[in-house]
Amino acid sequence: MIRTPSIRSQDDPLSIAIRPPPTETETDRQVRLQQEAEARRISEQIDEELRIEREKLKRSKGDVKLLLLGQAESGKSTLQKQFQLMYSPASLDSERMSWRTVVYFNVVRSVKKILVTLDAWDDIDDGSDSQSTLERQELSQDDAFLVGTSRTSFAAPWLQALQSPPLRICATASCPWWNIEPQLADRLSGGISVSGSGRGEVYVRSGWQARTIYTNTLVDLVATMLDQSCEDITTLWEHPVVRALISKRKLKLDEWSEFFLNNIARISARDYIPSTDDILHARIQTMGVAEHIFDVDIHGRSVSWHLYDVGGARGQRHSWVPYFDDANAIIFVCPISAFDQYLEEDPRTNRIDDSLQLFTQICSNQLLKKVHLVLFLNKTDILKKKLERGLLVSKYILSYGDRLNEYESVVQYFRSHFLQVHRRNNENRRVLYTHMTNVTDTRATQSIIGNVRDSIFRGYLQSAALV
Ligand SMILES: Nc1nc2c(ncn2[C@@H]2O[C@H](COP(=O)(O)OP(=O)(O)OP(=O)(O)O)[C@@H](O)[C@H]2O)c(=O)[nH]1
Ligand SMILES: [Mg+2]
Repeated sequence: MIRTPSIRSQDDPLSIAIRPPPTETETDRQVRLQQEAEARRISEQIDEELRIEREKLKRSKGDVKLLLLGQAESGKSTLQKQFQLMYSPASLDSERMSWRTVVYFNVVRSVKKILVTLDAWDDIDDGSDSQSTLERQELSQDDAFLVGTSRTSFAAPWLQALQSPPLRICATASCPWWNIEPQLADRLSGGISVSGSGRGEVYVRSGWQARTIYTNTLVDLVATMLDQSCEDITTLWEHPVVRALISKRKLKLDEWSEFFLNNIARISARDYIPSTDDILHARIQTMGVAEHIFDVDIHGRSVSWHLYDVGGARGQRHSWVPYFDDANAIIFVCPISAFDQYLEEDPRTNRIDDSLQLFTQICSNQLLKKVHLVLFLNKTDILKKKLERGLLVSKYILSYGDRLNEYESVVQYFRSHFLQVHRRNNENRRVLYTHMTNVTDTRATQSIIGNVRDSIFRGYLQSAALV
């Protein structure tokens, strides 16, 4: 019987090398042929996968890639939600219920912070003027029920005296108020904790919504607890002592606490469904990089936009770099209201300083030299409120000197610093588009997104024409 090598010709050196031995039996031959057929199948499968990958890459080369960069809490994820609301509202709707857990977490954490601060109040040297002494007496007589919890004791003697009558703000003995916060945090993060994240922040990876969309015993328990404690929380939130501590800056709540506590009656209703405004105010930290894809129609043409929402804390910034290579545009978000705040990760660094340093790194990065650059000076609403309350910029930013402590003047001052950083790192003469924003304001933000989309798209078409 003539045996032909099954793959290549007789003269091919490779064929000679892999030629079956002359002693090959019929059984051996069958096994060999089977193995060769299997090898061919795998090889063809790999070729097909490579072809699909190449196709995908070719197609995605025509997509717009937009990075949202900036420090933690600057408003990147909120801006991403505005894009989602504009270009994929159904997807925001489908994850609406998963935001309930985040809102509950934000509320529980805010109430706990108030209680802890009240507890420590006696230890705080607040100059104890006669008004605050009076307020303390008022609180101890009228609102004893509010401050009690199932915690074994309070450090402050004036609060220790208040542990009876029964403690209404704590829902049940089996699930005390104090333990709920870490449990909700665990549910949201899926048990992942990030070292050096300060204040026990909760980080979530992209896709976390799937884990929290369905209600469970814990979420039900919190809903019951809020339902039962709604009046107490309102009384606590509106109490003159709490107001006084806030205005004297002895009680520093998270920025979003006010929004949720002002809406506590609606949020504690048993049939609560988060509104779009609630979702925009809900706070949870991004871990790594989350990609969101939208089809954007522009001038009768549909283009896929890939939005990359990154974690802004210092420990997260290393994960940005792989996305620099083929980015078309960056929106850099700076919370311009943060002149009196310091980084969680490094309490010695002023947050405006950190933003400027970060912006310098972005402007000078060689991989990003040709990228379309947009700057959002964000949280202008919070800046206005701080200035109205009389907070002095020059107390925190010494170089501000004796300039007017007014909105326009402050904005222009910070803006000029960003423009200067950009000018110093602008060999390519690219334009920097700047917007003053409050990205929780849907109408204003969507109009800005429209402008940004047009300018990015113009640049994109120009570069596509050059390729
Ligand atoms: N009032 C007000 N709140 C804002 C504004 N922008 C963002 N926020 C709130 O600030 C908080 C933080 O915003 P995020 O969008 O989560 O911040 P981020 O930049 O994604 O933060 P990381 O994921 O940690 O990097 C949220 O509670 C937002 O609702 C704004 O312009 N005004
Ligand atoms: Mg985020």
